[in-house]
Amino acid sequence: MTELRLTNLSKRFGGTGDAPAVDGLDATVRDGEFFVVLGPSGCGKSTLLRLIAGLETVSGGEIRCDGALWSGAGGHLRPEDRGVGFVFQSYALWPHLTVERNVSFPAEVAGAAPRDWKALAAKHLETVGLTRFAERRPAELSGGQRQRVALARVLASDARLVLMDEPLANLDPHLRATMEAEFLEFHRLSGATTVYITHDQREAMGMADRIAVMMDGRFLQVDAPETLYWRPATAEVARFIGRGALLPATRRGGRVTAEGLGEVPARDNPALADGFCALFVRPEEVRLGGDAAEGGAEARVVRAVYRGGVWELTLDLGGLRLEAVGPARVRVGDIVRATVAGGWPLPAPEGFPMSRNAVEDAFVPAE
Ligand SMILES: Nc1ncnc2c1ncn2[C@@H]1O[C@H](COP(=O)(O)OP(=O)(O)OP(=O)(O)O)[C@@H](O)[C@H]1O
Repeated sequence: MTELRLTNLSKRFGGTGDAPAVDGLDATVRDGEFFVVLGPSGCGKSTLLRLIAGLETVSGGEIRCDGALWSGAGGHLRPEDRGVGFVFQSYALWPHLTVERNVSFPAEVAGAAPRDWKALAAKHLETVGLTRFAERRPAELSGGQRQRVALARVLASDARLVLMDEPLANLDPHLRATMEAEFLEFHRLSGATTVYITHDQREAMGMADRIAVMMDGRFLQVDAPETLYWRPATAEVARFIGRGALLPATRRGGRVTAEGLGEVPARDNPALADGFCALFVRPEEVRLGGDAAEGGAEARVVRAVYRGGVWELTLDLGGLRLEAVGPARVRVGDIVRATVAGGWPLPAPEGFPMSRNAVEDAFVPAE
């Protein structure tokens, strides 16, 4: 059992005028969970991981593992006493040691007999498919192979809590996809509670049991990937995850009317009060084609990008900007029929809509 509990956790570097790097975080990472912290550069992800590892002291709040205090006003457990495994973007392998000894080194240091640590290394190198590389040095391996050595080392250390800091960031896209599967297999095998940080939402969506969306040192929402995608808590989270559009709308008794579109079959958001709101529409909720009887309207294509199998579109529907996705070839300037066939009403963010026709409120995340 390894449950990690963060309570009002804060870390402030430098003077009191500086914004905290971690700012009053509350979260529980459940036993055996693959917990992904997703956020933009500088939001405090690495600092959070270093706090959990014990490499930084906390400025406020507490970290507890299975109830035992790791960091807080009551004390600071040394990193080496936390029994945590690490996998970093930079591999962090010992360059002068062979692959075998990189894997077995923690066991050697712990005093295991050579026969035992050799067997341990052999077992885990086999698990990650590197048996024939045992005598090589890290410099003689590819990036993916080096990450496998790091995984084998964590398996050999039998850590119950594993911290991973953007471990796939240095790998090319093809290898990343393969390694994602290997990391999940590693997680299944080890059963270790894992905290994995990334700024890559595709990676987060594909790997996480739950994702914490982190911004400015805080968690905005902690939920399963599907929940974050279809039921973001705020417009800020909605904007951060995937593509979509925010339309000015009104909710009354569970029914949602979007300005210029009439009533829309939106999913009900029980957390939302009646009144003015922002209707969040994913590309998959914009139906293309059909006829006037189905309630659609004519829209002009203002952006069309082929994504292999599908076209990613931005549409202008009577002044409303919508994000859509379609299977057939389309060109900028084409007129298509579009129907808003769903949506998720959210509290209107401050200053929303930015303009009367909401054109600025559609968004495509940077890639
Ligand atoms: N040792 C330090 N001294 C002072 N400020 C620091 C220190 N480490 C981090 N910071 C600051 O804390 C904030 C969060 O940094 P952190 O490295 O945790 O972000 P991050 O989300 O991991 O970013 P990235 O994805 O770019 O690595 C930043 O403003 C950073 O400048």
